[in-house]
Amino acid sequence: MGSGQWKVEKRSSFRSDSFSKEYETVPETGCLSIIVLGASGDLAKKKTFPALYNLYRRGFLQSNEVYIFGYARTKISDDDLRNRIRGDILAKMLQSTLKMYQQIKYVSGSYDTEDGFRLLDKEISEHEVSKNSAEGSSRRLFYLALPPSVYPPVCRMIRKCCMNRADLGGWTRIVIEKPFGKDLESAEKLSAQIGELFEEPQLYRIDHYLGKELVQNLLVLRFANRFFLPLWNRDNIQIVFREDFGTEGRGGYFDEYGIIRDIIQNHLLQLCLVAMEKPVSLKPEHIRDEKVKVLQSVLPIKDEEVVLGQYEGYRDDPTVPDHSNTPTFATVVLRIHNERWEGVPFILKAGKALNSRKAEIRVQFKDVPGDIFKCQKQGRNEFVIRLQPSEAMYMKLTVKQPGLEMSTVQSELDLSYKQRYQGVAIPEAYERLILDTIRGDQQHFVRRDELKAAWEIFTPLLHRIDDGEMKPLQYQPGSRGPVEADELLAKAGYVQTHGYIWIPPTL
Ligand SMILES: NC(=O)C1=CN([C@@H]2O[C@H](COP(=O)(O)OP(=O)(O)OC[C@H]3O[C@@H](n4cnc5c(N)ncnc54)[C@H](OP(=O)(O)O)[C@@H]3O)[C@@H](O)[C@H]2O)C=CC1
Ligand SMILES: O=C1O[C@H](COP(=O)(O)O)[C@@H](O)[C@H](O)[C@H]1O
Repeated sequence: MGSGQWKVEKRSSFRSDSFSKEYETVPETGCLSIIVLGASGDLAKKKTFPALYNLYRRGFLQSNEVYIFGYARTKISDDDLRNRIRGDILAKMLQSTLKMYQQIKYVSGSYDTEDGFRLLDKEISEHEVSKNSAEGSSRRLFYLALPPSVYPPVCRMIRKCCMNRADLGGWTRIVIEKPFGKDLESAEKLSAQIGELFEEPQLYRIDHYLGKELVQNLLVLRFANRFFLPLWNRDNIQIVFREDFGTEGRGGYFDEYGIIRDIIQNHLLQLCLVAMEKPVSLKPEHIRDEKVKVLQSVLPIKDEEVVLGQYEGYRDDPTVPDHSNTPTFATVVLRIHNERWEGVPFILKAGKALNSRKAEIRVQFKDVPGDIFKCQKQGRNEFVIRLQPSEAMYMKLTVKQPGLEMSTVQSELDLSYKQRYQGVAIPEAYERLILDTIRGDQQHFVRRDELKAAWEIFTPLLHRIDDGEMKPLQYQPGSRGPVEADELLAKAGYVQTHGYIWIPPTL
């Protein structure tokens, strides 16, 4: 591929410093086609179309510029697709959204032959012509809401039949959903196949955790606040994902992947934003360089620092094999071999069918040396960043119990978003990430070398599980997971706080 061909992509990297003035002011105009491949599927219905709807409603997609195309094999009409989307999106449709529905077109075709993609290209071109868009100035965003097995043929077809000429400021971008492979080898193979067709600036590997409000806040929090700087190198860090429901009809998919591939290798590892060094600037490449560096510093995982679980009843799902060895729960301790993090355990924990739904980052500090208040029993200082539910950041600390006595109590400095930012609607992760794609900002997307580094960490462990060398322990649905996981946490130095009850702030 000639390097001069992607003029526009180069311009976007200049713009993609998210906080720069240029970014704010360079307009992205011109006809925009958003093509959702796999439009008949679950993700498209649950996430992609609602995100597009919200962007439209908030004015980020202009009716005079945007047209939305659905593509899949299922034979349905434009109206069928509109009704499917409408069913899920809001019964309370506003006048403005009706307009959006007129701008949705469905094309049916297969994923590996040219006919359907030629037809799709014809429809997109007709729309571009109707908008008087000069050839080469239009923008085409292909969103692959599809099983990864069809990414290579679909990318080949797009490359062959649906590319936009980029010589007048237009572009073609591809959004790919996880899972990006099943291990290092398959991920590298997939990357190579797609990499032959598209250059890295055209590829947006989406990990929706990177679109969550508090994940986006991590860099600001860490590098714009002086008082965190000296503290950010201890004492143990837990990154936790819990769901209070099981695989719910996705057992077939899940059993092929398991909790490490489904959640830990991607979503939780993205939170390496917590561990990376300060980037040179906010340019996406500078940030992604630092993420790669920290991932490459992770030492091989030791079997004794892993606890796997499978909830009782998981195998009752008819799509799950009777003797499945797939973990639905895992606690894994990562060790980062660099100056900042030597000796600090990073505990990644994820599980389905647990006692609550929560995702958070928890930094725990060791006991105060020479404590004159004898207050360790009340719990250690902790700084918690809660991604969901109810976004919040809070610091658990020891204070004097109000009153005449000199006694101590554990309390918190609390920044609960609902209370502090009343009336502010926090956008859905997918909305933000689709908008970033349109703007050409790759900061919150996974770069190819980052993906490789992530798979390098987990592949040996995954192969041992796949080969049956490591077995998940059974746990009760609705519990905390296997008790052995709590024992591992304790061994890693985490001290659980007992008796502390967080009281949600009221107005
Ligand atoms: N669903 C979710 O909550 C999430 C999904 N993802 C990822 O997003 C992508 C899409 O997920 P999801 O929508 O759930 O997937 P679906 O299983 O619903 O598949 C999407 C569409 O792809 C087509 N399809 C399904 N199976 C095959 C196949 N074997 N070969 C060719 N085409 C097929 C079907 O369309 P048709 O038959 O009409 O062509 C289907 O409607 C996946 O990569 C998934 O891992 C990521 C995060 C969450
Ligand atoms: O990617 C996935 O994420 C969801 C959890 O997403 P969240 O935004 O609701 O936290 C998880 O349920 C699913 O198994 C996984 O594939």
